[in-house]
Amino acid sequence: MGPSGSGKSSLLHCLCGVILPDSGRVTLDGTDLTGLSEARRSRLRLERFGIVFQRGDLVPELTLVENAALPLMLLGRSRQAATATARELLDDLGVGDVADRRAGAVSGGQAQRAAVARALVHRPAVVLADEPTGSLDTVTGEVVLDALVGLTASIGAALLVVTHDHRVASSLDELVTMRDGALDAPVAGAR
Ligand SMILES: Nc1ncnc2c1ncn2[C@@H]1O[C@H](COP(=O)(O)OP(=O)(O)OP(=O)(O)O)[C@@H](O)[C@H]1O
Repeated sequence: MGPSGSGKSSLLHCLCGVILPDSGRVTLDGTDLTGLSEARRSRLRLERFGIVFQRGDLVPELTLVENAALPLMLLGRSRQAATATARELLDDLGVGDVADRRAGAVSGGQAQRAAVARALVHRPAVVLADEPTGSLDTVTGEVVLDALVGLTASIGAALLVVTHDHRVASSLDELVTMRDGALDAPVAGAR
């Protein structure tokens, strides 16, 4: 958490190698992302990270299942296998019944659950979420957050969430605040 402009989104972008930090390094399992070429950072991001944005950022012309299957297909899985895995995950998230609707034609909450599926379908090591419930009403936001937290835990991935919402922060293990582009000291046991 932190005030607007404190660097939260930039930190997420640095962590997954979209941008490079002005100073310091980002390492994942011993690999220094900041030392890799842009192409290798992109590949690592595809393989090891899942990312959820505030408005889901799905491809509106594709169905929910096609959107959710994309990371697996980009990683070389067949369309059939990728779609089957994505469909299972959409079922778990309670949106299996709208899996074949185009992303542009479903509700915000349904789209956001599909965005969670797309972020987790390839079992990434790290899931980054930037205001994942920011565009949703309270009840739908809770459903999406519970799914994000529960499924991330079930695949053993780390989850980092940027949020302005204290209720979201209180459902996570640890709260870190930012100010002027730097982390404040962690506050242990936010839950
Ligand atoms: N490459 C970088 N390396 C280090 N720090 C950076 C880098 N790019 C941006 N920053 C920091 O991030 C700040 C910009 O913050 P950012 O836009 O990420 O805010 P935010 O906290 O996500 O705000 P909002 O809640 O409005 O989205 C810059 O002022 C700078 O301190």
